[in-house]
Amino acid sequence: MSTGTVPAADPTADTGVLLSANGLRKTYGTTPALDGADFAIRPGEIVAVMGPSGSGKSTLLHCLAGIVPPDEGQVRYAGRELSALSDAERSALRRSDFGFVFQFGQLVPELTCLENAALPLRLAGTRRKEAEAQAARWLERLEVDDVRHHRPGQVSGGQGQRVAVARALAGMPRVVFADEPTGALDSLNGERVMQLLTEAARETQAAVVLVTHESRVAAYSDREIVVRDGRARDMSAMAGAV
Ligand SMILES: Nc1ncnc2c1ncn2[C@@H]1O[C@H](COP(=O)(O)OP(=O)(O)OP(=O)(O)O)[C@@H](O)[C@H]1O
Repeated sequence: MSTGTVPAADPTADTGVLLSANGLRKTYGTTPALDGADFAIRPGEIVAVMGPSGSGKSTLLHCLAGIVPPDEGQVRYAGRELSALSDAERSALRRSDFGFVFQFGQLVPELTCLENAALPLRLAGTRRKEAEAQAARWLERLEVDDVRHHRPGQVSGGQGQRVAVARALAGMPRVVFADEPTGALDSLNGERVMQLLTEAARETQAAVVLVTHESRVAAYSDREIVVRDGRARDMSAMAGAV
């Protein structure tokens, strides 16, 4: 997809790294939410961000996605430092290159499931017919094609979350940010959503940053970053260092 107003760049520069954090720190008032995060994510990698409640996982995800600016440190995506972009450029980048799945779907209640799944494509300028045709393929893939004309209020939690995953993937993002994507689902539905999300991400070579406190969900990842008291540790790097 086009990167909107952001100049095109080789997504992995020459380092093989798609997204990286260096010395990230963020404080809300006197609460240190993030107190040091350094790691790199490659294209197609599925990385679980784990840790107890309040440890800083969501803050880390929001900094990585350019939603929240860190107080210190840098986030680099495809060779570009996010803080060097204007707000409009960061928004364009989020629309073109990133997909999002949150705990409670956050679908637009007035739109049908099909219109919801097509929304990122429509916002990126794709014509309705083409956007909905692509979205319909993702709804089929996520096994919720039968509710395409329903509104979010008329579907189950599991169906709504699959629609949210279809919406995140329909724009062919290079990174999917998923914050507790199965947190509101029973274990069977949660497992299925994780299977479908990770299969689709592997196929499209999208990287996934998956915030979860459940090891059953983290088991779908390639590696884990553990956040404790705002400090993020890359467990695979530590294992390699031993
Ligand atoms: N917008 C905000 N304003 C003030 N404090 C915040 C804000 N967002 C997060 N915090 C605080 O920062 C710390 C880290 O929060 P964060 O939501 O990142 O943790 P988390 O690991 O994702 O938690 P959970 O698993 O419960 O969702 C917490 O102490 C939280 O209260």
